[in-house]
Amino acid sequence: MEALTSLKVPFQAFSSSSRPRSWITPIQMNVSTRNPFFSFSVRAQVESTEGSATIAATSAESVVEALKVKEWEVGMFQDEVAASQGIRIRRRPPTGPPLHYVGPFEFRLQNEGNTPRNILEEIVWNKDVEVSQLKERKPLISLKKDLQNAPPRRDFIGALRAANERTGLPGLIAEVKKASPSRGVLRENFDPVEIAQAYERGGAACLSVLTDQKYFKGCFENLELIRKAGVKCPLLCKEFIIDAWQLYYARIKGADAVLLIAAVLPDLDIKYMIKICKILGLAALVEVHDEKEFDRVLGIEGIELIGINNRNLETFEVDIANTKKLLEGERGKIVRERNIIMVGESGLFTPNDIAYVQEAGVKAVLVGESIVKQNDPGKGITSLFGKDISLS
Ligand SMILES: O=P(O)(O)OC[C@@H](O)[C@@H](O)c1c[nH]c2ccccc12
Repeated sequence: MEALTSLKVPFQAFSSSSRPRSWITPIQMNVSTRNPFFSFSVRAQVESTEGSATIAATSAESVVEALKVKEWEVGMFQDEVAASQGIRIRRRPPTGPPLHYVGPFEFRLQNEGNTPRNILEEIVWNKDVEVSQLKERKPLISLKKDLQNAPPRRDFIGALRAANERTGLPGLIAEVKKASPSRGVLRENFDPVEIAQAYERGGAACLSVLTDQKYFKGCFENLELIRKAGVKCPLLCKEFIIDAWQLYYARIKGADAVLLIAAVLPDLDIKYMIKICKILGLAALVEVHDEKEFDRVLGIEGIELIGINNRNLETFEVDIANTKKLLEGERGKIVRERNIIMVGESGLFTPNDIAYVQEAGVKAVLVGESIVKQNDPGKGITSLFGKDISLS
């Protein structure tokens, strides 16, 4: 009995990677002496990264099945909490991982739910797998050790404010982006350092560097290369963050700011991640797309930077009037009172577009496509603003 109570059984059936998400600790086990294999009952404590629960079962197989059901329930519960906040994106497939991750003991309650409902959900499901694999290779404890060797931090929000004061125009976060799911490849001969340096010369206040590989053809190496090349603009790590582990990773790779997407993260996650960002000295750009997300985010303390994405990440529709709509009335007032910097994101191509979102109340803009596509991305900035905003 003693040996059994200390036994921890890694359980992987619902885990989308080789990293176990749960462990079973038997609490009470009755084994028939004649046939221990087939007659057995157990009460066990299940611990997982999502919480813990007690399960009861009468055979080895049913322990495994009961645990699978429990994990499924926990996942459902997480999604229910998110849904109660109006979040439509589910964190991972409701009935288990996609087919190619299926292990020999996989079982399915049903299969229909395993198809992502839209591109954002698909990205998040893939990110869940990717992050669990990365975490396995580099657990948080080793990341924390690497923190002391991280590049020095730069003041992301300060740089945006300074640019806004210097030019009288929204401070520019210029995006280093090779491709996107909505637009395909934006630039064939893509040299991230060259683009970053051209942006800096062109007057960008900060840079945003896509690090997602699968959908945006980005990588963390780009972030490191740009930082090592001596670019002084603070850097936003443009990633789909679903786990606090990624915040540490971004900081170590040289990020000064991270993106938190309200369409993906429940309030509690945002609150928790903002706290960790403060500890790490990272600025958090919290992104919203509609009124409901905006109201949730305004309800969270300590937020200094909010982005309004004009692109709906579920349908790819872009409408810059979204920035205006969300900043009208009471919400705009709250933002001004709290001195929150608003960032107009996506779909900005002309000086008129810039003037339009500035009029709506933004003090910064996040621009990718219209400038990254230009032969000289620095000149792209000049045409975007209708004037030279470089320091020279
Ligand atoms: O290329 P555009 O339309 O100028 O958009 C830039 C940026 O706003 C967009 O890349 C973006 C905004 N929020 C995101 C979240 C994930 C990935 C990408 C994004």
